[in-house]
Amino acid sequence: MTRSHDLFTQAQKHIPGGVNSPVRAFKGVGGEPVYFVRGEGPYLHDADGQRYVDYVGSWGPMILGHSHPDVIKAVIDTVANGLGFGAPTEAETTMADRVCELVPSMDMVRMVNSGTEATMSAIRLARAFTGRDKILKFEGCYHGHADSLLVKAGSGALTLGVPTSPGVPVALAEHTLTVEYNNLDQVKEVFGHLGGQIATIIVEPVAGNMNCVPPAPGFLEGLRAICDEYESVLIFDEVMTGFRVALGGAQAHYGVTPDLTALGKVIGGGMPVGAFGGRREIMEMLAPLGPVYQAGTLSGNPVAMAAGLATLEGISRPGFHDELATRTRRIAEGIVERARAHDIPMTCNCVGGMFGLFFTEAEQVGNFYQVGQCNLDRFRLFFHEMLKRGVYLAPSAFEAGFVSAAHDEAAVTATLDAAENVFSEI
Ligand SMILES: Cc1ncc(COP(=O)(O)O)c(C=O)c1O
Ligand SMILES: NCC(=O)CCC(=O)O
Repeated sequence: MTRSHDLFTQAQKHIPGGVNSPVRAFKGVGGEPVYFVRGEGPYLHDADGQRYVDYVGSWGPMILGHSHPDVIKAVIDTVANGLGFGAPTEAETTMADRVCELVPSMDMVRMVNSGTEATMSAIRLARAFTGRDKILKFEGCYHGHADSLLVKAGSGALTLGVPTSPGVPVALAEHTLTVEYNNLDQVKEVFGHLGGQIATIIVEPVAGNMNCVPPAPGFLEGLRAICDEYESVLIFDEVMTGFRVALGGAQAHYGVTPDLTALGKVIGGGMPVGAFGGRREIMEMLAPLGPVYQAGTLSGNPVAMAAGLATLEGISRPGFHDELATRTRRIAEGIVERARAHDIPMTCNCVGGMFGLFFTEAEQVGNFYQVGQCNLDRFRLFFHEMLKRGVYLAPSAFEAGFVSAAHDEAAVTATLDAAENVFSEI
């Protein structure tokens, strides 16, 4: 009996499933969630006094590590002046300038409160701009929980076995076309039939919600070319990859330019923030300039802007992303090496500060089908054994892992030692 167990029991009385987001519920690995009370650098501390090296990073935002002093100070300084005014503040302009500077495909940007709002609004805009209703997404990609996007979705929807959620009107789901990630031929085929009706292709430029699956060479370039040919809008959902796989996001890393970009996670530094933006002629369709409605009581909240700006400042140091990528690779490849040394077949994918671990004999994992072919039972066992040894991985085989700049030598060594210990015992 632990404090976490007691807290989870109490939580289930008035919170569905005891959690405010399904991915926290440990359904994908069994057992009960850990309740945390404090985060510090690469570590989380739970309600029972245990410390863990954290590879969830609040599902992505904590790229500088937990409780980074500059971020905390920015928040405290801002809070002293009030929590928000429902009127513009200078910090929003500073944020917009900064984002458009870091992500050159974005001429204009609007702040929202979550990644879901960002993708939902970007799609509305793409539909309005093209005058078309259909959208194309990829199986296993997750773009938040807006109705149009909860079709063959990844992340918690996949973990819980409801990739297409009940409650999404059939008439709406019909407009969402889904094809296999990294399969350009399927995209071409669908466009061959329906190209003139497709408003947008929305894609995670590195898939991070079916574990971590990078784009195959030429895939993103191919999507760009198809969108150009059919005059559809290309949306990169960089909620996860933005500011993480490179300072300019996946679009900078792979050198492919979308029309619209959705952002979240890192841009809020741990506060509830999202953003979407892109080509001026599309963005100028937004109210109050244009007819496409989109709004938010708390959008651009000054405290959230302060946390986000401090985080963007922290990651703008030259060399930041190269160091993060090197560290990420060392951790993921270090785990794989240790597994193989004990004859446990395993492979990994790494892009920037994102990684995926796969228990499989395959050399490469490049799409949703291949992720599903991995040994999920072994992942569950590995997850719990690592947890016992003080390493907190995402509680699902369908989620990417995140490394922060705070994952120092001690945290890396503790992780690799724990993995060695687990593989020598399972
Ligand atoms: C790629 C991607 N898009 C959109 C979302 C939705 O963001 P949020 O959970 O902030 O609504 C997420 C994560 O949840 C994501 O990983
Ligand atoms: N990959 C999953 C997420 O990024 C979101 C977390 C959540 O839905 O709580």
